[in-house]
Amino acid sequence: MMALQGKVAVVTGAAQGLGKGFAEILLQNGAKVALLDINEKAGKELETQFNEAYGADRTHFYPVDVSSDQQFKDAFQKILSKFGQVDIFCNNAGIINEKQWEKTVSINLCGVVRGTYLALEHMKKENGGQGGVIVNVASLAGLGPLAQTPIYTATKFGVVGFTRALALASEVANYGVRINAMCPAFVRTPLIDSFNSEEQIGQFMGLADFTRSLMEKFPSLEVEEVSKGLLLLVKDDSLNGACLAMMRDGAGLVSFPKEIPKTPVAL
Ligand SMILES: NC(=O)C1=CN([C@@H]2O[C@H](COP(=O)(O)OP(=O)(O)OC[C@H]3O[C@@H](n4cnc5c(N)ncnc54)[C@H](O)[C@@H]3O)[C@@H](O)[C@H]2O)C=CC1
Ligand SMILES: CCCCCC(=O)/C=C/C=C\C/C=C\C/C=C\CCCC(=O)O
Repeated sequence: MMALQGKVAVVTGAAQGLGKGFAEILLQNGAKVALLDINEKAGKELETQFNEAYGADRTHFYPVDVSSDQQFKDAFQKILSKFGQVDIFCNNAGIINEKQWEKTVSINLCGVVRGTYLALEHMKKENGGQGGVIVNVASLAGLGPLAQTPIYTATKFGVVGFTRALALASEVANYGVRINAMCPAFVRTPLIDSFNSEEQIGQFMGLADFTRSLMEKFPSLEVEEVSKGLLLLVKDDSLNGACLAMMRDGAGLVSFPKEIPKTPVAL
């Protein structure tokens, strides 16, 4: 089990919702945490709140839009200057916007790739790094389709595929870095109201009742429950390439078939 005392973590999309919960559970377990978010006001307020609650200089906020390569790289350098190292990197920032779908891809998938590659370059043993762990936040919509949000679903399938491929690369090439994904069902955060917003859902607004019925099948999780899942993926040294599915009635590591299950067809 990885002990978090003295470790340095980075969490994107940390100003509210799941990111805030992830940052807090890492602080409670002894890590220092760099908070990254596009929302400067909420991020700075959270930095003050966390430093008061967990000790001065345990947290620092960096304004970063994860769709900007430059902002991400600059912040990473500043984090290294302040904290000296990065051991844990959680790519959590994500949006739902089916109308501005290229923006959604740039944040939800490309943002995860940007963060992961920055962390990997620093952590990789072949670069003189100390190893570490990366956790990418996907969704249950990264394992099965959410009809109202095809682009969001595509980005989350992308996050799961990227995480699994890179975890295998890490194992084969011995990077010394573990890479895992989280796949929670609905969680009680501001994001969950998106299904009711024409601005975010656009042409798929007519499917709102379908999402509502899915929400009855998968009742909402609380941020604190999902945060315990993050801690598991960070601490358990045996987990690499793991996808943790989380629902109200329980969590479990997803088993992916080694052979693709298929029904033969005549061609
Ligand atoms: N709430 C839910 O039901 C579920 C959420 N997720 C995923 O969890 C992650 C976090 O979602 P929530 O906390 O629910 O959302 P949220 O909307 O409550 O919080 C997202 C945070 O990300 C920040 N953010 C947005 N765009 C950004 C950008 N370009 N750069 C940096 N920060 C940015 C926002 O300012 C906000 O602080 C997302 O990746 C989401 O897809 C996964 C499954 C379920
Ligand atoms: C519109 C609000 C979106 C909230 C964000 C989010 O990512 C929520 C996802 C919740 C559920 C995922 C949707 C579809 C999953 C479909 C099938 C999975 C089957 C899993 C199983 O039955 O074991």
